Amino acid sequence: MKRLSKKLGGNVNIYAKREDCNSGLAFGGNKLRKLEYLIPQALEGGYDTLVSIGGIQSNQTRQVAAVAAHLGFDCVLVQEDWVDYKDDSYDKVGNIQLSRIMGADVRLDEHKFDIGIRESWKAALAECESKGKKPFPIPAGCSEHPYGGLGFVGCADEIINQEKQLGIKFDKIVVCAVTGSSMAGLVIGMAQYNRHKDVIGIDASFTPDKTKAQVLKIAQNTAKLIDLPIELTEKDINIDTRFAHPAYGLPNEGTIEAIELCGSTEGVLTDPVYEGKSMQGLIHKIRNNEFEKDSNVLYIHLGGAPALSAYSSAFK
Ligand SMILES: Cc1ncc(COP(=O)(O)O)c(CNC2(C(=O)O)CC2)c1O
Repeated sequence: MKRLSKKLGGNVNIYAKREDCNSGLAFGGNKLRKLEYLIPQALEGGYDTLVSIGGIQSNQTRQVAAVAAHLGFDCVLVQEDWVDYKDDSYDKVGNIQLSRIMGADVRLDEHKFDIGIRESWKAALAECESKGKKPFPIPAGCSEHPYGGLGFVGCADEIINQEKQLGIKFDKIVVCAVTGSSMAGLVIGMAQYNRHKDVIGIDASFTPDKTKAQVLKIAQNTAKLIDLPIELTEKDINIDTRFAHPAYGLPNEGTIEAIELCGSTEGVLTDPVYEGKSMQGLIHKIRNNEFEKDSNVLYIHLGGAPALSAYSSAFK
């Protein structure tokens, strides 16, 4: 990201890994990398309906809807009231509009934000079963699924290969964290090369203790799945909590500035819920000399731009 790097003083070389461009399915995103490890179970197990959950502008549910449409599953999506944002069209545009277009059965629910297992989601699963369907359970962000971290172990392996191709080494890796399996997978993936401490999470949940605990739990489980003999503790999970305010899903001034700065210097779009906050963290850390001079910092872009249209009033 040469122009953004220069705009920020030229002391840090910013690179981007583009999970937002990782698939032709409905604008891509980090969940598709995770679903690659979950969906084989649904196919082999004769399931007929994918059931997932998120907020009204969830990228998770949009990506599950896309996979369901592409593979011929039915799809039930529980969209809870996670964000108190009052754009009139908030529940009509962006991700939820796309999920409806792709044929998902989208159900609005009044429960508020939480990254854990939700009663509303369990009720949707039970209802599918009561109708004789065989629903495949996909929790928020895929993160509480035992295989939720595996996709980003693969992402770490790709990064190592790309370093070799580029002839460089990334000193730090910056990634957004909410339900935690993206960061957890990267931590374990990089731990294979004894580089897990290079991963810096930027919290966008505004419930950082829950997110940090969930990242650690997923990382420990994922290490076991890949037979990596490593004992991680909380201190191995480096999450910066300075940018998630005022709440999950609500941008702050720095978020909007980051989205516009990245957009206007690189033509790369980030969103007010997730990547705008991780980009805000990256920019803040560079401006405050929190990275070594001349270091190479890899920004993991996990997607999210489709939600921008739901936040039109957040921009001038
Ligand atoms: C664009 C984008 N960037 C980062 C994240 C955070 O990833 P993790 O949940 O793996 O920590 C999300 C998640 N989104 C959730 C959703 O419902 O969309 C799971 C919360 C994301 O969509």
